[in-house]
Amino acid sequence: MSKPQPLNHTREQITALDNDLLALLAKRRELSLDVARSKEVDVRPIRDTKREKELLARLVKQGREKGLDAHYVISLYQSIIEDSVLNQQAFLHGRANPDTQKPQYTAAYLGAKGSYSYLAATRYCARRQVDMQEFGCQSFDAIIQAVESGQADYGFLPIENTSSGSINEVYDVLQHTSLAIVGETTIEVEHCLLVQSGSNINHIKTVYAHPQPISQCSRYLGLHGQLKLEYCASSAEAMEKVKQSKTADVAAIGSAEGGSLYQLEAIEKGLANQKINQSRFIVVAQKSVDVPEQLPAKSTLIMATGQKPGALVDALSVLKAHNLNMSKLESRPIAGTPWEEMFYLDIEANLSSSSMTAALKELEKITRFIKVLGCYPSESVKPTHLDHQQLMLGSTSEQPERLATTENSQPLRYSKAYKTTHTLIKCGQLEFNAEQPGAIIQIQLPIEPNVFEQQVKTLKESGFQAVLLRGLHLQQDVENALVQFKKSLDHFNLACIIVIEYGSDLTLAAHYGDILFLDGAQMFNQSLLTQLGTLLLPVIVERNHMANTEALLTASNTVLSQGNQQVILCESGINMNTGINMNNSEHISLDLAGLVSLKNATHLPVITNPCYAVEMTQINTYIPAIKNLRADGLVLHLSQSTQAINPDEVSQLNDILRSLYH
Ligand SMILES: C=C(O[C@@H]1C=C(C(=O)O)C=C[C@H]1O)C(=O)O
Repeated sequence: MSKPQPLNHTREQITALDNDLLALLAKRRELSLDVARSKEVDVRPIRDTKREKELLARLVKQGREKGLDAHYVISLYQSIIEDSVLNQQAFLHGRANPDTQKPQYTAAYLGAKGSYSYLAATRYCARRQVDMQEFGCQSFDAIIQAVESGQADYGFLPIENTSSGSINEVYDVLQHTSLAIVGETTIEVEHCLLVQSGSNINHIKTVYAHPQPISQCSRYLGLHGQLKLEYCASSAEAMEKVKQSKTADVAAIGSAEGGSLYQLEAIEKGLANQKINQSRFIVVAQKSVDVPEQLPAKSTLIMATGQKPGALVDALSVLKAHNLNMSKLESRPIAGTPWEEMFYLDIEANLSSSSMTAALKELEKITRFIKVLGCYPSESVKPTHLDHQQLMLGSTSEQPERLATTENSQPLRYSKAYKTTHTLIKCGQLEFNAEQPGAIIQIQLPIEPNVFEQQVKTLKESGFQAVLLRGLHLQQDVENALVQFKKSLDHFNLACIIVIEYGSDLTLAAHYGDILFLDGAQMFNQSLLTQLGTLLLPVIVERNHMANTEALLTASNTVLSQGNQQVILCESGINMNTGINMNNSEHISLDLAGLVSLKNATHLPVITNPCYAVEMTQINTYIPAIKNLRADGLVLHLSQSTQAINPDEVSQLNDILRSLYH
């Protein structure tokens, strides 16, 4: 074996390469600012996810040829792109607000050098290539005061943290200030245990920290119950105390970066309860700013609606009507007016957009108080991902859009990436659950209420937990009949599911049904899907016989995205008529593969209705497969509705349910 070259020599080579890499990264940054200049002229959006996907796919392919792992390449470039996007945003924002362009900003932040607020301020100024004049403050009020009096240009206030949530005191100071929010910045907060060099965890008796890190690290501190906690006004003060301490039995909670400013050593890292621990800061200044339309913008409002019932809902409906997305809603008490709340809203829109202007006008009419705190560039850059095929082939051309994500690569609501646990839906004794699948029987209307009652009694004895009523439009005196049907169903403790075949069925169905069932023929009806999404009742969406499973999932997403989280999917088979045999008659086939792919794709319950595809006498042979594939429920059809169920049919139904439950 040949002798490797001396370690020093190899390290020198690595150092030289790292220098080259940094120089290249700096060059790339400069070029991305040239891109921003072109986008300023063409008024193009900063973000171009198509370009990012192409770039990632090509780099993954080239990286693979050089032996580099795809995930490694992607995560490196996600950070590079995030930096590039944020730099371009800062550049264009500066261009649109020339009076903010100065060689130096005085930044007011909480605590001293090394506090998280200090790190956020440093990051903000560095991104804008301006020097930072430090203005450490003892409280949030002092920060506001420093900016209001003109001693500081900008104030940095932490507004929320991924572990401990919203920071109430900051919302409270915002109620009374004349300052405007002009920016936001998010920093990664990695809490560490910082000690004087040479000390170790066994020596530590006292921990100094600000209350926020203490709450964000509650789990770690709970496991080390012997540690005495001492609250400090900021993380910087905690670090200073440890630095000044004569004994080595004290520690501070803070960032490794901050600790190094106090010559402290980080002996334990990642103390926060949440793995990803980030704090978002807002930046306040005396004068509000304009956000060019190419930048993703956020507007923050505060409003008081008065104590009328439903007043907040009315206000939020205004946003919905103008298609405005609210990314945050907070409420805080109003000092001096008990039981009244001030609401804080972050809206993902530019204040100068027509939808925002119109919504504000309407809100002014229905609120007691409303004020815009500011409009500023949104700094949340969602990373672009590649789907499996793009990763494998290294190309994005002619690839279908990744199904389970939206344009911004957010997982879709039905997907397991969005929610990892199965959605449990229960209604009386009916439960959608693969261990004990729900048993539902369809009764075709019209039916005489007294025949209905007899049938329901038999069906209850067979073990069904719900009755599905189909054909509302065929029933005479339908409302009266529904009252009686519902009475019988309640008497036997059976859930009432009503099929919606026409838009006009919705009102009655929503009034009398415990669960609504959207007929497959209406699966593409966006208006009905949207209306179902606003209800508080569970909704079953049936797959159209001509539609693929993706289309069914997309339909469910429409319902979910309106707020209704109780959505169930129903696989009722597909039309196998290919058109080749010129035979127009429907041939529906039970799509077991569809059932598998639905169960794999979603956290929502999936039920199956084999009755369009399989003769009643044959259904029993499918039950083991249906159980194995973990269907959460089964729908069967009753053959007729003019008289009591005949004994043969009763015994068939009993057999089916017996094999379902044994
Ligand atoms: C640099 C650009 O702007 C953004 C940043 C990109 C990058 O850093 O590679 C790519 C696409 C855009 O989202 C560009 O449009 O080329």
